[in-house]
Amino acid sequence: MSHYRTFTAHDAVAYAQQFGGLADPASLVEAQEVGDGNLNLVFKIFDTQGVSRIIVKQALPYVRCVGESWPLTLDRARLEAQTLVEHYKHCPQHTVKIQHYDAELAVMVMEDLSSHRIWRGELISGVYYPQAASQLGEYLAQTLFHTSDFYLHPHEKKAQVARFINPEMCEITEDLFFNDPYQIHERNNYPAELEPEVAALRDDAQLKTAVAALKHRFFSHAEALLHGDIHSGSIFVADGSLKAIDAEFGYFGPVGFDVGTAIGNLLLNYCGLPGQLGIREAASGRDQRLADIVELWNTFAERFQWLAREKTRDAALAFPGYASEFLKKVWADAIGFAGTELIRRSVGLSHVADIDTIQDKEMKLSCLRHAIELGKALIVLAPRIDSADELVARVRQYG
Ligand SMILES: Nc1ncnc2c1ncn2[C@@H]1O[C@H](COP(=O)(O)OP(=O)(O)O)[C@@H](O)[C@H]1O
Ligand SMILES: CSC[C@H]1O[C@H](OP(=O)(O)O)[C@H](O)[C@@H]1O
Repeated sequence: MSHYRTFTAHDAVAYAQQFGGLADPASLVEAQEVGDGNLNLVFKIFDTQGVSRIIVKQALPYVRCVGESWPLTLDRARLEAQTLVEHYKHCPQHTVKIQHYDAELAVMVMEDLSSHRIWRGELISGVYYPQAASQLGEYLAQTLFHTSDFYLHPHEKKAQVARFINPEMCEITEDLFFNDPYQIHERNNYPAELEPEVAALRDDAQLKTAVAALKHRFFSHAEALLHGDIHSGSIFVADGSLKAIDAEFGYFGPVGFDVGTAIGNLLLNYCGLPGQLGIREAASGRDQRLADIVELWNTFAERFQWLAREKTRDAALAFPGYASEFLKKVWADAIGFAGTELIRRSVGLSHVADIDTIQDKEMKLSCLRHAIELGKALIVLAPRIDSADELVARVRQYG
């Protein structure tokens, strides 16, 4: 019989006292539920001084932002905790530390990052973290290289692929990224004024063929243990520090999906900035975002190549020049996946604050149109955009 029950604040405090690993557990006295994501409960646990000390996160048996009409596996808590534990092994400096997790209660206790801020909010407000892009590139290189066939023994790799089979969460991505925006679907969510642009997505055969190829890669290319949803709302930043959280979509998939999700979210911020900061103020923020994308990719590619040179264990994959061939494919995939993120966050179920919180209606429509057009261009042109500089030039071409 399952012991699952949905935690109250009182339960969360008791749980943190027992499993938080703190030297003074009795000082934990209060909890506040602060979850602002689409899926789960997140409790901050405070001590007698009112300081938040540790986090308790619990999966609900349904999608939080929709309600009980959309049931969802509790196993996502295991997948999130195990993905973060695995990533922490390879990149502790940029991964939240999981203290404890319990599969039956679908709950985990983790490091409190209240000293940090969610990167998305900072990007929207124009607060710049000069090291964040390269730190994210480092996180992606370390976690993806060390969970790939370059590094893992073939038996270990296959065992890991099996351990991280994540069909229900992958199905959400498969539907939300690659199906819904390109068909009439009740989950889609966009202003009526955008109907012509959205209808054009449904009628574009070249686009839908390219999206099918991306979905096919998402289905079938078990290249590395992905975070699976590495958007700027799943990243905490502080001066000189960056930490990834929220990895319940983790599974073995194409490396370009994580890189593309990260790039896509920087581009969503690029599209929304005029609505957030005003057209004049946005210009330098936009230049910064493009520089961030170049920095992210350059750091990722350099670090991955370095790791491949120094630590590849497979004799064939170690052949000089192979890693750089692999990275060319990762780059093309990443541009395509970034395009799908731009489109699904503009017309699909789940939007981003970078554009959603724009007050002026006309400005918001213009930013959404921009994101859709840029997304389409990236998906179709991905095979021809062969460098980060070429990407920057293409993005500027679209406004
Ligand atoms: N380790 C943490 N430290 C501090 N706050 C956190 C931590 N993890 C999550 N949060 C807070 O909870 C919110 C939701 O967490 P998230 O993991 O994104 O939930 P979901 O899985 O529902 O998307 C975050 O935006 C952040 O405000
Ligand atoms: C029905 S889940 C929609 C959407 O929510 C997830 O994001 P988060 O957990 O960070 O809120 C993920 O991006 C899913 O595609």
